[in-house]
Amino acid sequence: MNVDFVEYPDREMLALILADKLASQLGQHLRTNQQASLCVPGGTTPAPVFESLSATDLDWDRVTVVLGDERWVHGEHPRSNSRLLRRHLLKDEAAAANYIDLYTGDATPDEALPGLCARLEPVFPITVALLGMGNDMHTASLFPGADHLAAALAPDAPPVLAIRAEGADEPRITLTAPYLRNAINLHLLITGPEKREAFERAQKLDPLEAPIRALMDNLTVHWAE
Ligand SMILES: O=C(O)[C@H](O)[C@@H](O)[C@H](O)[C@H](O)COP(=O)(O)O
Repeated sequence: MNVDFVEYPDREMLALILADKLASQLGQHLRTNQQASLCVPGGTTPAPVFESLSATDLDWDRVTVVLGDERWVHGEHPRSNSRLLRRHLLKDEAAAANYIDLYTGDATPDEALPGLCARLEPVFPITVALLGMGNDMHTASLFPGADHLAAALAPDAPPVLAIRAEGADEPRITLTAPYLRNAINLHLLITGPEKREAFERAQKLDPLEAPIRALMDNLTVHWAE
């Protein structure tokens, strides 16, 4: 386990400094590579980071953005993570980024898997991955108790899997642990005392109980009250 825990004075500072860090890691990669990839979480926490990142001057047309997971709802649904990205990240400077939408419009996420595996191939290894985490210690859609959790944590997992879990309101699609873990730069964004406590607890648990534990090999955690 190799975790670097960074504590910020407040959420605003966290968003500004973290966005700057993510952009500089992408920029550094683009100095010696034609393309970079950025994997981001959905949920309620990352919007301020996205706002700051979207205004950053970067060769966005050489960056491919992908979500770590998507809820299986159409792109205008209030729970769609793509909708969140279009509103807060894929605009201003970052409007030039290439975006791979995990929601394909197929009736179920299972049907989308073969096509997505092929489309996602160029994004690996992910240059910069930002993760979120729930109080139940899930990350992306790797939920404790999920139907395909063991398969999604396995070292030979495919890049994406369909997930159904009690803690998730709808079927999901998720990048799997080995593909997230393999990111060149791996970050976790959490706020508030409950998530800090959950993260600390997860360090002592098995990934099947606390899936975030599977991603703690080379992880920088960004936290503010
Ligand atoms: O689609 C999702 O729900 C996610 O990508 C998920 O992994 C999220 O990052 C955590 O659930 C934290 O969510 P909050 O930021 O809303 O607490």
